[in-house]
Amino acid sequence: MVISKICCIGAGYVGGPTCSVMALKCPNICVTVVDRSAERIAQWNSDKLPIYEPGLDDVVKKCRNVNLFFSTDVETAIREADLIFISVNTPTKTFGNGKGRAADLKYVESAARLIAEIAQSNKIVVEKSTVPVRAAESIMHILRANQKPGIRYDILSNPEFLAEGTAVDDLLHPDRVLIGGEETSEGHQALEKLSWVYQHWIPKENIITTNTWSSELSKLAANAFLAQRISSINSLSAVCEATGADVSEVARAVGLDSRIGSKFLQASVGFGGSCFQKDILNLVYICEGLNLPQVAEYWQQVIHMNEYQKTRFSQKIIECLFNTVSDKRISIFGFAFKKNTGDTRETPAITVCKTLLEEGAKLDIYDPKVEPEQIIDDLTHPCVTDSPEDVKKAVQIHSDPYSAVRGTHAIVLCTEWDEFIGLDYKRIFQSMMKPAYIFDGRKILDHDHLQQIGFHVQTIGKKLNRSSGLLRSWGSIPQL
Ligand SMILES: NC(=O)C1=CN([C@@H]2O[C@H](COP(=O)(O)OP(=O)(O)OC[C@H]3O[C@@H](n4cnc5c(N)ncnc54)[C@H](O)[C@@H]3O)[C@@H](O)[C@H]2O)C=CC1
Ligand SMILES: O=C(O)[C@H]1O[C@H](OP(=O)(O)OP(=O)(O)OC[C@H]2O[C@@H](n3ccc(=O)[nH]c3=O)[C@H](O)[C@@H]2O)[C@H](O)[C@@H](O)[C@@H]1O
Repeated sequence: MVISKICCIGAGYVGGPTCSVMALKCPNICVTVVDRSAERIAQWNSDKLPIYEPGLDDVVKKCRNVNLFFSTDVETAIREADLIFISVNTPTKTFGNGKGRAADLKYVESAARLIAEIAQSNKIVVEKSTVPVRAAESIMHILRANQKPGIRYDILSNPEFLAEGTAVDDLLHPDRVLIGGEETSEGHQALEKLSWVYQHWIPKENIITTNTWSSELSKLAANAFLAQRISSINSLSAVCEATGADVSEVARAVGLDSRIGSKFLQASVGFGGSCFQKDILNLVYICEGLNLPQVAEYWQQVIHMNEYQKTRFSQKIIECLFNTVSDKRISIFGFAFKKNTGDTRETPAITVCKTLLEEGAKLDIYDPKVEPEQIIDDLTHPCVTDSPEDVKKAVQIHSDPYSAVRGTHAIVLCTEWDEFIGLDYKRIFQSMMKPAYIFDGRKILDHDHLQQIGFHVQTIGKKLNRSSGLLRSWGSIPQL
């Protein structure tokens, strides 16, 4: 086959790991990942990669400067490549038409324009970023309107399904690879070439092909379905707390139905991450544009439920702490949006911290992988506070969980890091104010053990017996 050089525009959470694994598995292909951020590229070329992802260091070390390159020289990489991945960010628009809902495609467009300007030979351009349905059409317009004589562009959609924290494994063993292309013989040939790249390590039957629009929509649909499951179980967690049912038992009983399946039924403080909310909002926006308000409303509810869950959990903390957290020290365990990543985009911890800060609490935050500057950046963002200096005074970041709990009234567990399970909670209990509370927003701790030590424990989707009698019970419903 003819693909010998690949360029990836965008060295982020997707571009970096995807191309690293591709380089590992395709030693005959030279893969160059480019980014306009010189800082990010310098990190990819250093010993401390810009993202924490289990197993990624080893893959990068094996291939970097062999057949994997990280560079800011976008032009050369585009010029030399046979195939170009566009893997830039597609955030929710923060202004103008579609503000707060539509995907902002300005980075995709600028990448397409750059390709159009620089390319001197045929290119297969692959949409790796998550985009609205028919975005490939816009890329095609830009490329073809600027086409130099004798140059041919083929556009493919190849959405990425990796999850952070398991990216390397997901890339090595994906459930499927999806490639969408034009239904023409040239489109088919381009599709076969990309398929050939993946076939270096993925069985052909796991590489599925569709038309371009189905591929684009499937990515939004997959994220919407996954998020919907979380919102569904989270909605039931409220019913459990009010009735005495246990959401873990319900999830198990429901998930054992092979038609339903057991994955993604872990009730939590709410889902976070850069994509679920963004992609559902995008889907909602598309539906509204297509004059399908009922469909839009249906998916919007998944987001509403997630907001409800985050708020519910935050309010529960305040109610249990005698309805006031003013000047109380509260420890936050975990700030990342899930374990095994240092990513904080849309993390539910931000909502929890915001609510507690607004109520006058002092926060002691510990996360094993999130950089302290990132936490301060997130909590001083204009969406969180209009007085960043006050936030800086109220927040202390710790590099060790035991120092984060000294003299605090409560621990709020926001991320399911494994290390939180094995901590010495007797020691922790001794160093805390009494009564000592734990709010387990991830349902990972041994609640019986904690209660035996003397903690007051609250969690999601289960009413625990020994919560303070003084308190209004959270989520209580009228007696039946
Ligand atoms: N983060 C994730 O786990 C997943 C993300 N996605 C999708 O993949 C896309 C990328 O996401 P992330 O990697 O998380 O974003 P990111 O923000 O980590 O990385 C994007 C990178 O693109 C660079 N960039 C933007 N415009 C550029 C240009 N014109 N030239 C050169 N570099 C440019 C930025 O500097 C940034 O480093 C998004 O559409 C996202 O929805 C899909 C699956 C998983
Ligand atoms: O498009 C994307 O960006 C990616 O979004 C998700 O991946 P990611 O957000 O990295 O992580 P998930 O494991 O899906 O978790 C998302 C959030 O849901 C939460 N979650 C997950 C599962 C669950 O049962 N309960 C639950 O609360 C997690 O803690 C986390 O906050 C999808 O799983 C990926 O397939 C997709 O490629």
